[in-house]
Amino acid sequence: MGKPRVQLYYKNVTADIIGRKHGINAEQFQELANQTKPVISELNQMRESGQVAYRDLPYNEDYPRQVKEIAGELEGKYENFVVLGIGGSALGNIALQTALNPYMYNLDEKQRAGRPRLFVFDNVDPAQLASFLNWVDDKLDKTVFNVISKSGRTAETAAQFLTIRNVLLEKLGEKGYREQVVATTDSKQGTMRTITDDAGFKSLEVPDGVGGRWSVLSPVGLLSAAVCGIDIDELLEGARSMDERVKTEDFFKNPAAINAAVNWNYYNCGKRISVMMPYSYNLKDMSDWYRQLWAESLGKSKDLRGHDIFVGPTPVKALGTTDQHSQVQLYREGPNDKLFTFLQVNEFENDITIGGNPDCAPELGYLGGAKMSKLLNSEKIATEYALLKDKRPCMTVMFDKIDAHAVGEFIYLFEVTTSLAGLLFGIDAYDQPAVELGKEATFALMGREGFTDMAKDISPVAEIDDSFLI
Ligand SMILES: O=P(O)(O)OC[C@H]1O[C@](O)(CO)[C@@H](O)[C@@H]1O
Repeated sequence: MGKPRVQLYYKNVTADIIGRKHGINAEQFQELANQTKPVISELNQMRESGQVAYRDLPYNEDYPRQVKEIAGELEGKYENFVVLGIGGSALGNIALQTALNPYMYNLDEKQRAGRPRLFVFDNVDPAQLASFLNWVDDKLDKTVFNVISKSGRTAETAAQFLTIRNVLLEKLGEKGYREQVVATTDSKQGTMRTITDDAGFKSLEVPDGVGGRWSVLSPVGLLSAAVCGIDIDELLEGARSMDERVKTEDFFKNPAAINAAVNWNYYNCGKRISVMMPYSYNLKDMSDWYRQLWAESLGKSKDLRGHDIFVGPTPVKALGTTDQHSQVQLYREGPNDKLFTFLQVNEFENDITIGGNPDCAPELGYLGGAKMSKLLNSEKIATEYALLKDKRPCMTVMFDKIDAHAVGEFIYLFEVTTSLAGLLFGIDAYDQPAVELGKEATFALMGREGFTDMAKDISPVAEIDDSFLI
């Protein structure tokens, strides 16, 4: 195991820093260790018995090979790579791209170095898709679509796919349609598998037992990453090296255990909001990915025995320094009901020296000639300092630098944190039953066969009562 490139710093949740009322003292940490240790071993056993399939993704050799094969076949042929998916079938792709490719990737051919632009459509906003279709119209033969859906029945992804299918068939005929869609879906069953087999698309598998939000290290997240030049081997290597650290039953050496236990502790003490605040634009979409992972995994009404429990910390995303000028007033003076997790990068690959100040503005002299990374990281420390003055608990995930290895470490750290938190809360972290009702109500409102009763039930909500409309 090499030197860790991502580490968790948790001193600023201790009673020494924020006092006994809001901080965790040494005995409480020992108690948390005692409570978490059996949970780490339970998770290790669940993994041994094949119940936590995502844990083994970094070790699967077939997936990266298949992904590279398809990426190789597409290489040099296409200018645009478009992902159609939603939730776990999109958020990881977006997060990897923002983290590991430059900000101007899509707009700057030089920075793309011959690779296709990446677009991810994770919505059914007609204005958005229409604008894209308008733009892509004369570039359609240079555009490949990766439809990602495990179930194949998700209305958003299905609607996007059907729209694109029409456009491809109309403009490029059967051959274009067949060649310019890659499906990532269940290997055996489901609507998208049926369509894939029927049309003869190239396809990749969404692994069995791996739900959308746990799938970024499978072909779901790996194909768009590989096509856009991200080193997927390093990404998986990073996850493997984090695995060594998060499987240890030594609580104080296990960053996922400490992360989960601290979050669980604060939830139980009434701090039920968990804010993730990266001080790095590259990491900004990691908090979006984490938001789904945390919310769908931990927001549950039943415990493992089926009793009412209604738990779940609310994940909130923020961005430093942007949200200092939007949220920090609330974070400091509003209710002390949040745990803050900052993401900090120690070394930026591309740094900027801030320009010198004009003679007429000597008050800007402190900025002139300073490194912009120093300003960004100083603002992070300044915000943390200000929050700590008000006894707000803070942790930091420190990245040595942002590269595929570190991002793989980070992803795996938060996946295992979520699994351990699920066990501490005593809930099933792998289902999402509450999402189903909204999906079915959509079917009913769209007139899908078999949902007539539900449509009747929905009508009081669908009909606007004018007497309440002002
Ligand atoms: O890949 P699918 O089956 O289209 O599902 C997309 C997303 O919908 C959900 O089932 C519910 O939001 C997520 O868990 C999942 O990531």
